[in-house]
Amino acid sequence: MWLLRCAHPVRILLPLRGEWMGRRGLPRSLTPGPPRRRYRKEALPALEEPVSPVTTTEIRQYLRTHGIPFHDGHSCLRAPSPFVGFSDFSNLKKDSPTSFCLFIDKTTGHFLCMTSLAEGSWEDFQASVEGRGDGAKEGILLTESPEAADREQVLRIWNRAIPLWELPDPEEAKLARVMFDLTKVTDDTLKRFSVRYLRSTRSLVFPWFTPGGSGLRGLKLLGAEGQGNEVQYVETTIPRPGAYHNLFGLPLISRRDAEVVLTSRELDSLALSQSTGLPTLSLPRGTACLPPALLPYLEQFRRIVFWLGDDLRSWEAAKLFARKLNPKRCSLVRPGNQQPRPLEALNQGLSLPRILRTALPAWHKSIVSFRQLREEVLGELSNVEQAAGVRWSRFPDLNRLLKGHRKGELTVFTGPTGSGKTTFISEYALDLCTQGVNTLWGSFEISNVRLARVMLTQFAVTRLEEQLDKYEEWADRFEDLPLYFMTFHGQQSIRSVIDTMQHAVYVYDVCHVVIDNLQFMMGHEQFSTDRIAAQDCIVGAFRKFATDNSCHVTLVIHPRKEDDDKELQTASIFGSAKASQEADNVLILQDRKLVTGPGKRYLQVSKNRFDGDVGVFPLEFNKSSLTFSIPPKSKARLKKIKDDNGLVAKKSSSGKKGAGHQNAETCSGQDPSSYQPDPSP
Ligand SMILES: Nc1ncnc2c1ncn2[C@@H]1O[C@H](COP(=O)(O)OP(=O)(O)OP(=O)(O)O)[C@@H](O)[C@H]1O
Repeated sequence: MWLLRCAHPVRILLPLRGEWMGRRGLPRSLTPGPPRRRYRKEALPALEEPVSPVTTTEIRQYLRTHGIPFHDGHSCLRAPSPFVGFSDFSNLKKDSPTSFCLFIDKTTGHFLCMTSLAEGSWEDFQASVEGRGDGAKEGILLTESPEAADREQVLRIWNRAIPLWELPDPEEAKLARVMFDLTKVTDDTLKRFSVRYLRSTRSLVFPWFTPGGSGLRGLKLLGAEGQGNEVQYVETTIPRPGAYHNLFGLPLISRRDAEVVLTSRELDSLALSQSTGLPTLSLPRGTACLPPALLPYLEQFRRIVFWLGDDLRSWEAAKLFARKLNPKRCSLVRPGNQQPRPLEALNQGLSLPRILRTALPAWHKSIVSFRQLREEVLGELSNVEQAAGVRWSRFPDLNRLLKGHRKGELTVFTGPTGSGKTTFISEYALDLCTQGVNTLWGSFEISNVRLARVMLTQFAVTRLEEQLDKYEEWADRFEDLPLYFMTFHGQQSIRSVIDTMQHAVYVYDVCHVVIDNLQFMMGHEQFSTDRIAAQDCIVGAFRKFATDNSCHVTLVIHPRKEDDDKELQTASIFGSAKASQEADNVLILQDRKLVTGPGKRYLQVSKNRFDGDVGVFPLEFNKSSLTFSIPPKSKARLKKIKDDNGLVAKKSSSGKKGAGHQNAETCSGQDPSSYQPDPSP
């Protein structure tokens, strides 16, 4: 586990590399460019305890103390690089491109030298400045090149691919253009961006060049599959997504360019560049993430316009990315009917420069007027479905009650000891993660290996121990999920957990954090004598984190001791009422009285701030796949309940809000297992 060994402020385990998968060794390069050089991590002291994160002020102070000049940039500090032979900083030429080529991330302290391509953590940098035996100054740097197999494959594909306009069969060329909506994109544009076509897989091939444009670092293949009247695009990257950090279009950017438009797809960048002539780059993984390692490449721009897509998700992603880049220099194109994504706008004959002019500043002061909010409100109103969040694919009843999983909310989850809380919440989070919700797990009770084993089994929906020959295949797919684990185990201080979460939001664009469970943060509090006050304080910290970072936090809390024959209620959550007051959603795993058979549980939504629908639905445990699934016959058994005490149930056969209201019945204290399925089809 390389991140555990390096002197990093917070400890995060990369997605299943190293520890238990053990298939891949070193982490891959994190920025566009030629094979990276990384410090020998072995030369650095191993950390027993996480150290506190560095602040921009501390970085500045350190540089001043050591007489290193620097420029303050948007998201990085620029300094002369100690890795290109400068020792006397007083003689530096400020304008020379190589003299201030070290970029230090203001948030993490991570550095990248654009000239030597050395990179490392803040501690690595300090060690090298102080000559603390890491060998950097002597040039002992490890070269991490792309895996040989990847490199060969990249070259093989690239050499077999040909430019679209060189396809011998005009019909094939026409079909390819139609498939990818490229009928209005000219050969000249495709040529400038070096886009090719692979006939055998009918895919477009987008290259990832090294900064000088001399070498090929990777590729993205874009296939198009017809689904009825719709076309679905399928992306494949070499190297795999976690290591694919191509800012497509970078070789076309000149050092003097001060403005850029960021898109989420290569096709959009082609359309934008052709119609506006503006510099444009597309993000390697669309709206999924903006890895901080790309920030140095965006430092030169005084203005950055995000035009990521035509849906609310793109809008939300743009707002989050703008925070990393410094919102004051960012503007966002608002999605809407008259503002589709760039390629669509080109095909519809719209004026792309006009749409760009409507971009709204990303920066809001602390106090805003409705005038500044009106566009966002309109966005929510015209995308009601998306405003409700990401929908679960395995838990349709959760969708009916909660409507979806939204950023910035706090969900409190409770249930009796040993009832299957971890097992359920693992599948609930996995479901979202498979749909692109970047997830960070804080499992303090069970080890990450155990948790990952449960998750992998749920992911494969099969008993993997009996099919070990399939393990690699499933593990490969699982590895590509945007899933991260904190390496904490046992009691932790809330401060270090929140610091880790903050780091994960910045570095991995995490938008869902699962904490299992809160009791593990209470022991280290100074006022541990007052456990309830300690819990209130911790819940308050998670609430604030969720709101400030637009990140959903799911918090598992043990219930207070209650009679065995009593169902749990919102008030059964351990501690004062603070947890349920602060929570947007309260979920309870019920297994008392309600049990009608082995493995049967009920999930109760007892608070739903988004639209108020509460209710309960059955969960059936499948012991071999460790999943909870709803048996088809009981799908109609969803009940909507007014509150914990006065249960007013409404039968809902269609699952739509309002269905069956006339059937409302009072069933306070009634055993939900005695609810009858709605007989209507
Ligand atoms: N519905 C169920 N029926 C039977 N066994 C279950 C069910 N749900 C989970 N289990 C099994 O019970 C064990 C405990 O589950 P889990 O760790 O998820 O419970 P928990 O509520 O998180 O426990 P704790 O209160 O200790 O945190 C696991 O081995 C799991 O596979």
